[in-house]
Amino acid sequence: MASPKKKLQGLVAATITPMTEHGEINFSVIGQYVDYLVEEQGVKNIFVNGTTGEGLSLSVSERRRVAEEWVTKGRNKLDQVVIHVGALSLKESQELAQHAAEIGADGIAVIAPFFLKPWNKDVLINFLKEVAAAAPALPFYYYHIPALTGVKIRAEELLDGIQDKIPTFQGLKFSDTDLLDFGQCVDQNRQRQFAFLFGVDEQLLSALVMGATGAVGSTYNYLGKKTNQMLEAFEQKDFSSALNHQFCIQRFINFVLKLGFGVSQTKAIMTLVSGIPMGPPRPPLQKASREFIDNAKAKLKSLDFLLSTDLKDGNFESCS
Ligand SMILES: CC(=O)N[C@@H]([C@@H](O)[C@H](O)[C@H](O)CO)[C@@H](O)CC(=O)C(=O)O
Repeated sequence: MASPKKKLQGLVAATITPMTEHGEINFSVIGQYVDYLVEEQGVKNIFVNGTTGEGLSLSVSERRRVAEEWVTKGRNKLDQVVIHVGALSLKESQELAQHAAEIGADGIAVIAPFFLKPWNKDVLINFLKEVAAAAPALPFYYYHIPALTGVKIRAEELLDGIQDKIPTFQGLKFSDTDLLDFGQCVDQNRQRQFAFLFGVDEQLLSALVMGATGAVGSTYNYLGKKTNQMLEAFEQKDFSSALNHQFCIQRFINFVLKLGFGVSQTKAIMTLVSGIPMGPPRPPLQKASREFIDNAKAKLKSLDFLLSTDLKDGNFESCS
């Protein structure tokens, strides 16, 4: 059975795929991006080519090159690089899984195929098993994101006996708000050393209470430092501080969700906060509007999430 050098835990940034204004991948900023995550945000694990990384909007050859660049630039800087290799085509998924192993990634993750969908647990497991078998030495994570895939098979059900079918199974990336399902995944697998990675950043504290061992998300690209403070407070059983941190993060996410928040907006916010150009998203997604960017910037400043002094004084909303 594959075993990672150490269990994947703590924050995992769902990386953005930087693009040029012409929509080509901008590989040139990935080294700088790695340094930013490690040095400015304290985030040392990444999840590449997932939802935030527009993995399903890239060609297979682009996905391979993006994975290679992150692994290369992350060497001796990042703890773990997990590559999302899910695809509608089993063959493509297997090719990407094999490639991830060849380039020295630390793990692979797979979403449920979402066009011709698996209709029950066994059918889904069979698909995942075929992908995992293409990289028999790599830890395997199931990426549960039912709102986007439309595959509503409960994670709790899927995990039941999964290691018998997929010996490399190492954990779950749970991007859903059903804390009953998430809690039962943890409760029913306590004796196993699985990683339980929560994927709804605005509700992470609740998932920590349920036993999450880490988190994968888009906001850890630019709110990693703040979220790490929440993890530390939780670790030290300072629940009141942890709650304050979560509320502060929620104020921002709630604000942008109401404006309309997705991958395009994540790219714009990351550009603003890090200064690294993330570029536009791939069609059919559209660039975030000027209005969104201005509003998000004002909110980030008011919460002290941006390095700026001009709005700090007398700001009752500040979270610092
Ligand atoms: C639907 C979605 O994009 N969810 C994000 C969250 O990080 C999300 O952006 C955040 O919780 C704000 O709602 C992650 O779960 C996605 C993710 O990890 C990925 O990019 O693979």
